Amino acid sequence: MPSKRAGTKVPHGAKTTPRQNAKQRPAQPANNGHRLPGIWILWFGLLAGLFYGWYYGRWEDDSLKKQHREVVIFNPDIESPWDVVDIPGKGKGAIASRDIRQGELLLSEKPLFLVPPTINTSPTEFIWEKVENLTENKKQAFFNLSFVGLAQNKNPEKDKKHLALAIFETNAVSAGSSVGIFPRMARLNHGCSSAFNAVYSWRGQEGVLLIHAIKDIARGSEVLTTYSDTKKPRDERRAYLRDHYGFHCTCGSCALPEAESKASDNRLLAMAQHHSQLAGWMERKISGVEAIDHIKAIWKLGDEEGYWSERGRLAGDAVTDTDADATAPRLATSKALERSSATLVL
Ligand SMILES: C[S@@+](CC[C@H](N)C(=O)[O-])C[C@H]1O[C@@H](n2cnc3c(N)ncnc32)[C@H](O)[C@@H]1O
Repeated sequence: MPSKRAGTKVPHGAKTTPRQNAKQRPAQPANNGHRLPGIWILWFGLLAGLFYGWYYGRWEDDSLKKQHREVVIFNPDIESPWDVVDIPGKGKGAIASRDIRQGELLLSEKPLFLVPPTINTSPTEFIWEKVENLTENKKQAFFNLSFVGLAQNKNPEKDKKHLALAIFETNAVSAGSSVGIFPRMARLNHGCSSAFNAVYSWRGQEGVLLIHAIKDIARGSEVLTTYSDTKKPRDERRAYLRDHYGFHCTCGSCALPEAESKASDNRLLAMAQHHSQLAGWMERKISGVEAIDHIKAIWKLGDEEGYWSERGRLAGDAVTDTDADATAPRLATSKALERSSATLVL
């Protein structure tokens, strides 16, 4: 397979194609029969070379363009295919404005600000300083966000510092080791287990948060992400969401009838157990073969549950786990996961 560089060396702009060249070749003299084979071989070699370069160069360019079209993982100017509207019982939310395909990039957004893992001052003062330093437009975007958890004795009109903290705590998402505020992303509501259809990832190098669809999302459906590790039983999930986000979850997973909900809880519990056993492979507590068995079990449970998140990571682990000394594949996998969002869309 010629390299892209070799392909691009082919003179696409040349006016004569190999076929035209063939037509234009000089007629052979009648008396040079003994020289014919040599000349023919030369001509043939030349034409074959030109055709090969032209054909594969073109093919490879096309194929690269096609791949690029299909695997756009980072487009800073992407317009999100959703409308932010009021949703009964949820405040605002994002409704798909067209059919969305699994794997599509839905958003890339820079933070209004980031907060590091440790700070030396009180959270209220720290967040307030961040907010104060925003431009007017950004400040407005921040104060437009929803909030829960403002103490009853605080007035949102007067206690701006406390309001800012409540907005921050309601909307912040992790961005590497920091957490940040992303006002467009912040309109996504939560779904558990099989209910969420979009996931986010932080691209440290570019300093943007990406959101990808992990499932097809029909026009008119709500785009949902997940606020927590939802491989937990329904009661635990609900308690967490109530305590941290102030709502009682009635997502598609939480709204399942009792028997189905129990079955879902059991699958999620089994997935979590396989995950924790799989983690033992890093410390060589289990063999590569056992690790693969856990991965297969998680995959199967995920199919039954409709839980497709984290599959890129699993696939990456499967590649490295097959080989005891998998330094190269492991490096390649971690690079791939770091560079792309394959982990989210697989
Ligand atoms: C990050 S905001 C999401 C956007 C928010 N609904 C808005 O109006 O801007 C988080 C808040 O949205 C609401 N929310 C998110 N998911 C929900 C759900 N599944 N059911 C009900 N409320 C939800 C809760 O009030 C939660 O504290």
